Amino acid sequence: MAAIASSDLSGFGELQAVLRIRAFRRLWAVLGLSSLGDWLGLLAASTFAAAQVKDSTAQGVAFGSVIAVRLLPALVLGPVAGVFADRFDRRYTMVVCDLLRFLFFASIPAAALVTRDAALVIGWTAVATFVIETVAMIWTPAKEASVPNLLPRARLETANQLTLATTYGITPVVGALVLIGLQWLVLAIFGPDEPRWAEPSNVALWFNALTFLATAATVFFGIREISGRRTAGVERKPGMIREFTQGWAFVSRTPLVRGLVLGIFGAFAGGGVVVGTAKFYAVSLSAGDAAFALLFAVLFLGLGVGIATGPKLVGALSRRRWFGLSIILAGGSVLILAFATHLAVAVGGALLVGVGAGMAFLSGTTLLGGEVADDMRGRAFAFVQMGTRVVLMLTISLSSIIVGAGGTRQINLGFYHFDISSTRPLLAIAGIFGVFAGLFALRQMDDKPGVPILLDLLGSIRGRPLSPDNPKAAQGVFIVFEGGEGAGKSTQVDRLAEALRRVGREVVVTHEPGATPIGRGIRGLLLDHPADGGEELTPRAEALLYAADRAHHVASVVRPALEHGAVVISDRYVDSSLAYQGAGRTLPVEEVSWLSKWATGGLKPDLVVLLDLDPAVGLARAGRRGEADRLESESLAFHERVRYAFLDLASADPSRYLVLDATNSIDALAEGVLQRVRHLIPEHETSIDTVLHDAAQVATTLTGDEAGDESPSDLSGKGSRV
Ligand SMILES: Nc1ncnc2c1ncn2[C@@H]1O[C@H](COP(=O)(O)OP(=O)(O)OP(=O)(O)O)[C@@H](O)[C@H]1O
Ligand SMILES: Cc1cn([C@H]2C[C@H](O)[C@@H](COP(=O)(O)O)O2)c(=O)[nH]c1=O
Repeated sequence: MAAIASSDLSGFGELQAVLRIRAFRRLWAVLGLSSLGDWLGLLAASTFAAAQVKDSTAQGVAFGSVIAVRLLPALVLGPVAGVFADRFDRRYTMVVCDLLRFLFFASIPAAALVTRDAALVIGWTAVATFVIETVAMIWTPAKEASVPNLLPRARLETANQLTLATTYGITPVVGALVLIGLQWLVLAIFGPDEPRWAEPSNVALWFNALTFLATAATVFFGIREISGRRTAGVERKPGMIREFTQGWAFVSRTPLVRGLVLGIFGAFAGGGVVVGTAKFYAVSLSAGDAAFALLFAVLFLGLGVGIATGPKLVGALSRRRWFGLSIILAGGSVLILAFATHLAVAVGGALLVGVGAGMAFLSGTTLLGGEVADDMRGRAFAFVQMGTRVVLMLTISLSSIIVGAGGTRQINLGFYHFDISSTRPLLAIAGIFGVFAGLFALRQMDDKPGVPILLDLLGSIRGRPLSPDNPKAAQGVFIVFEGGEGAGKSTQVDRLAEALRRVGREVVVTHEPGATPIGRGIRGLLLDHPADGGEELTPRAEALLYAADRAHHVASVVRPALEHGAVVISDRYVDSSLAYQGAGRTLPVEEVSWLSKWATGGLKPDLVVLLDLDPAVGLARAGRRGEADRLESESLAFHERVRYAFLDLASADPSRYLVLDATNSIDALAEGVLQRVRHLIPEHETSIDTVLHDAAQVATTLTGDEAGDESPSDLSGKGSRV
């Protein structure tokens, strides 16, 4: 999966970029209005029902039953709601839903004008609320599934930040203010004896109905882009029941969606337990209602912080990993709550629960929108919508019942006894469950297997996520020659290639920079002296150009050859960047290393032959070829830093390096290299031995010495460094 990472714009710039997209801007306005309607509806319909009766018990029942009726459709209709969103034109689906909501919201205060029978009015309020909620269950997946089609993928996360902030941050507050404003307006216009249709809760409901009429009109006339995603005609689609079962099968069989759904449910279950136990929990901290309110406020604050700052914090971390880690954070923080004995620790825990849940909510929504195909998206969203409501309802009610029944127990260990509130074990179980849900999600969805997750997280926070290692490409053998200027690399590359070809092995000889047509252009930029008055290449640009050459070289030459089974011999590779740009130019070596790792996808050589030579000698050798290029013209001190960087790299990973003293003769060096390479090519070991033997014979004939005078072990002359 390509991580859906935010761009380098500032947070505000990203919001502006998203809102510049006309269709999304309008949908966002619709969402704001519709969510305002939802919140107003929740407040107004329940206070309206309560206002129909006088005694307090009946008021409580009326209020509670309207709330319960709002949650019921999730159970009844949740599973099929997504089929509507996937099957029918989403724009028309949304428009019809909004018109129905307009009619049914308006019908609630209208019913009170028609009859004075309180039971009838409350009954109708409940029926209308049920229909409105049912319709919302269809509207929401249609809306959620439409958003990704209106935006470039890279903007989806910011769009989700905006919509979540609007739904859960802005509109509840605006809803409450509108309610207060309407009450004030009614009082100002009619005084205390307002007509029945203008009672404050009635006015709120009229207002609310109108918001849905406005959204229906906006979607119908203003966001035509939501329609027209279908290419196949309705007649080619399976029946509704089949679409429904396909949706379930998709959720249960697709690892990404399975991980997402279970992760989200786990997070909501943890959140439900926290909410359900919060009141008793505050008591177990020897704190009262104020602490209860504080914990709640902090939890919601954390939610907002997670949503608002999460993407910037984790940078380019894979969103799948971010999702799993966020759930683990939320679960782990519930565990902190379970063991907190001090209010300050509990407040910290609640904040982190909120941060984790907010980040999981954002990344989960973005992943669902960005990675689930359009024709399944409605069902996936509907499934999550239904599941989260059910999980939340069950966990809140069950945990409050359990905690209420469990009370506080005294544990007596003989030598020590203490009180333990049943909230604690329950929170601990919820926390452990949350952590496991996060781990499960990670297992199901991880898109960078083999890349250490914590290092990846740390790297991402610092702006450099790790790339998945693809260290070895299939069959081939990858050998690299490194060393300073004039050390004899090209000479030895040719000698080794010739020897291996002689034993029948396919060999690809290559080099950096400049082995490809594109690379040759880059090489010119890197090594040619700037024309008179020309610009000097800056160190970072130099590092990037070497990395660009490498990325292209690896992808178009090295990997294909290795996959073909060839022995690839390259004159220079990653270590040259570490030595020249890192030590030579004094750029931070780990940054240069990360850059190369990213460029190569982590491809490492099987063997690096380092030809070590005093730079003064090497530069003199190279100088015999002609005018020094841009890098050769660097100071001796620069080349000395390069030399010692190469040696350091070799001593840090001796098993992959062969360090040879490059003052030895060309033949002796070639023999030393071949001795080492024979182990890498076991299938040609015997033939290589024959080549080595023949070379020794020739040497003896020419010099009269015994073969092996310059045995490979003598070559380094610096044995301890090998
Ligand atoms: N072992 C050796 N002893 C003496 N001279 C050598 C030896 N190996 C190579 N040379 C000579 O040194 C010069 C540079 O050799 P070569 O081009 O192989 O080095 P290089 O490391 O590839 O250089 P550069 O990195 O600058 O391209 C050539 O003239 C070559 O013949
Ligand atoms: C790959 C690579 C090379 N360099 C430098 C090292 C040399 O000075 C030149 C290449 O010249 P050669 O004759 O082909 O050896 O480029 C570097 O600075 N960084 C690198 O990554």
